[in-house]
Amino acid sequence: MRTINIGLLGLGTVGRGVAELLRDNTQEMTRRLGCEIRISAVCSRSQERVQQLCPQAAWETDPLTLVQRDDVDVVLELFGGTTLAKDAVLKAIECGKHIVTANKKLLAEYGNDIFALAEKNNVMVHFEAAVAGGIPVIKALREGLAANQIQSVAGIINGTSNFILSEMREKGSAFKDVLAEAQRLGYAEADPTFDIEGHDAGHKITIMSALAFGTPVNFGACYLEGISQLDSRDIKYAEELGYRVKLLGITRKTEKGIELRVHPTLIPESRLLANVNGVMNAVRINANMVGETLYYGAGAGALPTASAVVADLMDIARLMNAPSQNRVPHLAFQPSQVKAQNFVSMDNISSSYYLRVQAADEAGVLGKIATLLANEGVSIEALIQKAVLDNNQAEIVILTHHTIEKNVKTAIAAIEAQDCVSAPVTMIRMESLHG
Ligand SMILES: NC(=O)C1=CN([C@@H]2O[C@H](COP(=O)(O)OP(=O)(O)OC[C@H]3O[C@@H](n4cnc5c(N)ncnc54)[C@H](OP(=O)(O)O)[C@@H]3O)[C@@H](O)[C@H]2O)C=CC1
Ligand SMILES: N[C@@H](CCO)C(=O)O
Repeated sequence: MRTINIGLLGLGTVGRGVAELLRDNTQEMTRRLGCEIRISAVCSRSQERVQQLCPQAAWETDPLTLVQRDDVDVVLELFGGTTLAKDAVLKAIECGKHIVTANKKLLAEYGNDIFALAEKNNVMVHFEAAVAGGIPVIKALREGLAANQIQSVAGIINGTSNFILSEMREKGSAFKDVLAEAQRLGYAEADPTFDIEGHDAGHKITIMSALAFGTPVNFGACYLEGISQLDSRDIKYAEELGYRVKLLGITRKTEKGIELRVHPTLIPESRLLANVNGVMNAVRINANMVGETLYYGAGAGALPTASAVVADLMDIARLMNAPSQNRVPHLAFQPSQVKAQNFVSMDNISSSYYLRVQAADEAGVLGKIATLLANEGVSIEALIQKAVLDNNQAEIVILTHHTIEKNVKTAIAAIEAQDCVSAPVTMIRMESLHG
């Protein structure tokens, strides 16, 4: 039976998951594949870990040596980061080795160079695990929905942030305690700032945007806002109004161009995405023929991620000897058809908004705020006055109808300039998830 030899870079959370999966599922996989996948060499700082998890594999300390080994057909990059990982991936491609990676940062920032080099060297780069952990959403975008024009993709695509938001809402836990638990469980990035400040979700939605709309990967065009500044009062008020706050990655094709953004978002509690909790991820894709489809599953963790990684290895094993024109293009569209398109600036996106204003609890204040919003054409859908704070202060929570973001920002600046307003206005975008 044919054997596909894997060179594994990194034996951390995901690397360990892959080793365990291959140990436990080899028989079933071989029945599906008709050939065997085996790890022939591992680059890790710990020889002991290699001996324990991959006893049959050779131990390498230099990734660039590993990728050049004759007994490595496919390089599995699970280092993370963009320094050594990038050098090793580019070197491997130059050596004609196929690549599987879970590294969304690497692809969001250097994907165009990596895919171009891969085309030139006739090798495949697979990256299912880079987006939404164990959910096969890359396969859905590249293959399952290939007959459609994609209109929008919106998803909960950072397990760590969703875990934090869920635990804060359900158990009232403190942000930093839940983050520590996410790190202990192996969900968080090596630098968890990437999770909580929206970068990781930005990397993932950038990759999906390119696949959906046939553009080069353009992380620089992605607006990023994480959950670290979220106030638990807003989570509570949103809930009272029938909404949940989720960190969403959104990309949408509009007449003005492509929207590409990550930010906390109010979602009506009746929508499926609003009920995705813990480390679970979900991606909603709207496409012109099939309509709405939703993909749900574990977004992080050793074994769910290993499931996606090994499925990629199996795909490569099947296609290794296929002529390159029979392979699915890296960015879903033929390389010559990948075209840059205009991205919409945040000032020009259209959304509805949650606003919280802290102001003096006096006659006429509500009217003044409503007038300042109306001056910018911002129409109010709902308005409630919340608990009176100390010093004769009140909190006014406003939901707006759809409007252009720059109008809301201008109105907010005018509101904050009023003497009766005593703190910066909180603004959270809302999504009905209908289009
Ligand atoms: N964790 C998850 O749930 C998911 C992670 N990913 C992605 O998968 C990749 C790996 O993540 P994860 O497994 O969590 O990360 P870890 O930090 O747990 O693992 C990375 C491993 O790479 C090793 N490594 C890094 N540099 C070197 C080097 N120079 N030589 C030898 N070994 C090295 C580290 O070794 P050492 O232990 O000695 O530092 C570590 O064991 C990342 O790109 C991440 O974004 C994707 C989806 C889910
Ligand atoms: N840190 C990432 C891992 C999965 O990509 C997350 O929490 O979603």
